[in-house]
Amino acid sequence: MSKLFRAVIMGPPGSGKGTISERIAQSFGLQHLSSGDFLRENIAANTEAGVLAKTYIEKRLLVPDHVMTRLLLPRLEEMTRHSWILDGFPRTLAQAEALSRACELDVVISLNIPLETLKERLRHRWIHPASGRVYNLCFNPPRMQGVDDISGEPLIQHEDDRPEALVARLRHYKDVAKPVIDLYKAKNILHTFSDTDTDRIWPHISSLLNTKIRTDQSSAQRASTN
Ligand SMILES: Nc1ncnc2c1ncn2[C@@H]1O[C@H](COP(=O)(O)OP(=O)(O)OP(=O)(O)O)[C@@H](O)[C@H]1O
Ligand SMILES: Nc1nc2c(ncn2[C@@H]2O[C@H](COP(=O)(O)OP(=O)(O)O)[C@@H](O)[C@H]2O)c(=O)[nH]1
Repeated sequence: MSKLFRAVIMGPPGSGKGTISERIAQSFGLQHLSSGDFLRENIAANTEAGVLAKTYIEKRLLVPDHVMTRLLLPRLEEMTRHSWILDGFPRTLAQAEALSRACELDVVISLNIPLETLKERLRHRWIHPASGRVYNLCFNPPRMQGVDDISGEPLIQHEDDRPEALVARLRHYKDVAKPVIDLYKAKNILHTFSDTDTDRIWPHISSLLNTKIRTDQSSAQRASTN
């Protein structure tokens, strides 16, 4: 039996976490778990945690750590048969510590993208709010302008994707993410990728995962034959 693979992807808004997670899910068969999508599902279903989370998201605040961990960790613990990549969690040191107590991560991918590139991408980011599907007018445009490919519903732009809002969001990301990055660096599982284009980063991520997933599977096989 092959060993399950656990990965986390981190990066500032617009760095390509969602886009790259989807590629990883398709190429390596990992489940893509997005904290934002999970929160939106809970909001749509009117769960107690969803109702509470909504009040923070509407004020553009992070959802408190205890709410996030109570929501996310049981979901991860259920996934005993699937390898996964986690996008959007952990965002804070308290979340990272809670995740470490629940499972052992194999790889953390950190995306380091220049500010000008982030601004340009977010200016052109359009979202289907109900599903979290993301488009970009230059990089991956919808088939029909302003309309989601699958549901046919209208796409929207987030207020805080405006270039004026980005600098503050980025500063906030850096402050909160720094101790998380330091923790993963100390555990020797952090891999940082810097470039302006997802298509140039992708081959490096793909070869990293090829090596890691293959190595893990062959050691699991050796253990099961011993
Ligand atoms: N791990 C988390 N901890 C706290 N709040 C979270 C977390 N993940 C998501 N949220 C909340 O849900 C909202 C939506 O999250 P989502 O990741 O979809 O979008 P985002 O914050 O705009 O990030 P990005 O632009 O990087 O995709 C966040 O703005 C935040 O309020
Ligand atoms: N022009 C361009 N846009 C990209 C690239 N990679 C991702 N995008 C777009 O940039 C935006 C941000 O990417 P997303 O995956 O949502 O980033 P996240 O906020 O980190 O999850 C989206 O509109 C993507 O379609 C790229 O290499 N070039």
